[in-house]
Amino acid sequence: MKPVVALVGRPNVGKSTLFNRLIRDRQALVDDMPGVTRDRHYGEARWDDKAFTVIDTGGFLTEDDDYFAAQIRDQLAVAVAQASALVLILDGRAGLSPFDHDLAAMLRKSGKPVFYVVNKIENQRQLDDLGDFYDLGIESFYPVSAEHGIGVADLLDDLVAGLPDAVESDMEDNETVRIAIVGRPNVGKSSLANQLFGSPRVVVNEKAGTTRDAIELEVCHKGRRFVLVDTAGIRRKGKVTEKLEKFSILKSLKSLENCHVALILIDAAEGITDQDITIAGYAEKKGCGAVFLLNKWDRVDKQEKGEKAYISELRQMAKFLSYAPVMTVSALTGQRCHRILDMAANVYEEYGFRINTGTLNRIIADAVQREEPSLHKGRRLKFFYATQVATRPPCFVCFVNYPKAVHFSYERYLVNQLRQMIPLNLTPIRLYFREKTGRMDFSGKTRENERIALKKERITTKRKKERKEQSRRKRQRDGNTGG
Ligand SMILES: Nc1nc2c(ncn2[C@@H]2O[C@H](COP(=O)(O)OP(=O)(O)OP(=O)(O)O)[C@@H](O)[C@H]2O)c(=O)[nH]1
Ligand SMILES: Nc1nc2c(ncn2[C@@H]2O[C@H](COP(=O)(O)OP(=O)(O)OP(=O)(O)O)[C@@H](O)[C@H]2O)c(=O)[nH]1
Repeated sequence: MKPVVALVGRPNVGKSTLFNRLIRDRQALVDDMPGVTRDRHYGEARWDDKAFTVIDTGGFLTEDDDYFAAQIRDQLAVAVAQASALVLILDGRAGLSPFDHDLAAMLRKSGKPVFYVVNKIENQRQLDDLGDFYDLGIESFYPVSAEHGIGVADLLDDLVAGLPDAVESDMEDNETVRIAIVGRPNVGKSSLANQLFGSPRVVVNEKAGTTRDAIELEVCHKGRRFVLVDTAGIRRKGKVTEKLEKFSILKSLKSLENCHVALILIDAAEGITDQDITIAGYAEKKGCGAVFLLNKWDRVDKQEKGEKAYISELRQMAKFLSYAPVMTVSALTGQRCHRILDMAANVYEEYGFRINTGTLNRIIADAVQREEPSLHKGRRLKFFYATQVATRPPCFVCFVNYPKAVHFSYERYLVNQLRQMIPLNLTPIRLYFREKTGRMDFSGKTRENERIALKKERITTKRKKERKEQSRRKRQRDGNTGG
């Protein structure tokens, strides 16, 4: 576990900008609109060989009637409680606000070291004008420009000097499963993230589009580390006008790209919509593992339509994701939520599966023998050998004489054979065909023949190499004697 540094400050002071500078990434969403940082963001930073986690706390709104205020305040308390050091960011251009006094008082009460940062200072005149900030009752502060990086090094020197060292935990040794939570607006993505984490870390709101930005959360479940990326709802392209929303969709798609397993949430109470299927299609395209979660199950009238009917409708609509398991859950009541990470771990195991070449070739050879592919322009389609070229997802290449002649239905037959024989039921798998012109045809041959054929080819290649080397030496010798 690394020590945590929390960035705190009222909206628009530059928390996200500083956060990005510390983690050297465009992860947090920076915008002029106050309150853009609606939630905490986590990122990893390093300075002077000291690694620490930075939390960008949500914009802390002053208006009490704002729906978000109370929840974000709670989150701020959680962030402060987790942190080893606190950084209060003040706006050097806007000056002090009464709210800064409240925040400073609150942070001081925590008893943790507080670093006061006056941001947006880019010239001497601005620097000379900062006397008012001592009204906070502080002895010193760090004038910086988060945008241009001025003064940040001095802040970091002092900040890391007081931080405890990272403690290695067993959890970090395990491979991390990256999970993306995707779905239409309002299907319950944030609620689910809260369920899986057991504390209210994500702002939940009735209004569609609350989750503006992707955030990363970590959880350890049965000794395995999961990183969850709570993504913004993926909207239909035509409907998106707002700049922010566009940014969010890009991030959602990106999070699918970086994830191992996508949890595709569907609001079962509303029914399965085309948009849900479109989102599922994104997951399929990205080649990640997927779990369908029929959420809001508590609100479904099971008399009218039961689990079986829902699942068969979903299977019908999303045939392309036949390998994705389906679960009925309630992110609100927590019903069956404790099984979601178990399921994700199962998917992940298969997603990273590696088979040895011998077994793979045996499976393919048997399959080809059992059901021969149809002729290609009167000639036999020959399967030479197969190999697994990648995992996540498992990816296989078959070398054949006419790759383009492999019919789609035959490809599907082979994929199904692999799924049954390995077995791989929960992960996408990819099968490619490449051209190979050679004599090593094992279709119809026994395993022993196959082994002999492989050996023969190895010997032939070795002999060729030796002969080449001999003639090279001979040429060299002849050259030497000649000269
Ligand atoms: N001139 C100047 N502008 C800055 C600096 N840091 C941030 N800004 C600008 O201040 C505005 C707000 O910055 P953010 O980083 O989004 O602020 P925030 O505190 O995360 O805002 P919320 O999301 O509302 O909480 C943006 O327009 C930034 O470009 C700085 O060092 N100098
Ligand atoms: N009854 C019921 N309500 C739920 C469930 N899950 C979420 N909700 C409610 O649905 C609404 C939306 O939930 P959120 O978690 O904010 O949904 P989201 O997908 O993150 O929404 P966006 O941020 O708009 O994309 C809230 O009122 C939740 O309380 C559930 O399982 N059952």
